[in-house]
Amino acid sequence: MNPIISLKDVWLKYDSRQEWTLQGVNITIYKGEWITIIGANGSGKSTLIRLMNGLLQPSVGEITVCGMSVSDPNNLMDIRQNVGMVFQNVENQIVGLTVEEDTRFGLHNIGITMDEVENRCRDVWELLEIVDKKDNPSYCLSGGEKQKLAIAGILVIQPEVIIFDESTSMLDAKCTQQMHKVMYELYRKHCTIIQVTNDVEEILNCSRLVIMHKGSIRFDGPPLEATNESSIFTNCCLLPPFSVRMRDIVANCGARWLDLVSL
Ligand SMILES: Nc1ncnc2c1ncn2[C@@H]1O[C@H](COP(=O)(O)OP(=O)(O)OP(=O)(O)O)[C@@H](O)[C@H]1O
Repeated sequence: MNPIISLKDVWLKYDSRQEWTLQGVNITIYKGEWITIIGANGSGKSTLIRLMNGLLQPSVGEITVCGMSVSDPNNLMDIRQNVGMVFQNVENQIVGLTVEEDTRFGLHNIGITMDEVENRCRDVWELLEIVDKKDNPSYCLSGGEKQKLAIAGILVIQPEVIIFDESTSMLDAKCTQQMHKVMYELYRKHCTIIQVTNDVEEILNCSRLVIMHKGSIRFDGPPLEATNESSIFTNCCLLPPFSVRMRDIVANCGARWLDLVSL
């Protein structure tokens, strides 16, 4: 498998701070993975993903994206075409006056035909279930619809990797579920997904879980491996998912979990 993003012994210190924010991070991400990154507030999740599309540069270490070094300024345009980022605050990402105008915005000057522009827009509107909103003014959309529009603007560019930075934190349960459905569809189509979340319940969807604590990676593996050992979460100041907490409570009360789940 070819690595799509690779960080080798990456350290980062913000100019205004004494201490290291990231400390010796090593991670290789492969095409088609769905990675969920969790960690307590301030553990370094946003810093880590901003390094992955060149928004930040490491103080020490090497980062390559699709074989290109992020340290070479000549690569940054290409890297950002390959790694799309959906931020928590989507207001700043919406630039077009209508849904249609905003979706098309990133397609100017990338050398594709008008037919291709139409096709790509229609495909993402259908995937996100916003075809009927295409003529609506973007400022009149609900929070969830704005989130979808921000995602549409990234999807039409067809990046290799999409990073969702706490993109569901402002959504209600129904919109969150829709967002998971979209992520799953993208994953099925072999897009590489990196999702940052503070909601531990969201980890069960992914193919690989990364847990950050105090600027370093403390767990990197299948989510089920983490849920087998709840101290992996508690050692990183996180509550384990609800199902894991229930299992542990039942086990501590002397009942056998397997007996209960087979009821
Ligand atoms: N631009 C900056 N300048 C100085 N310090 C920063 C900057 N951005 C983040 N930090 C600090 O770096 C640390 C890690 O922040 P980061 O945003 O990466 O954590 P996080 O895990 O994403 O947190 P949260 O879950 O609260 O969003 C925090 O202590 C934060 O205060």
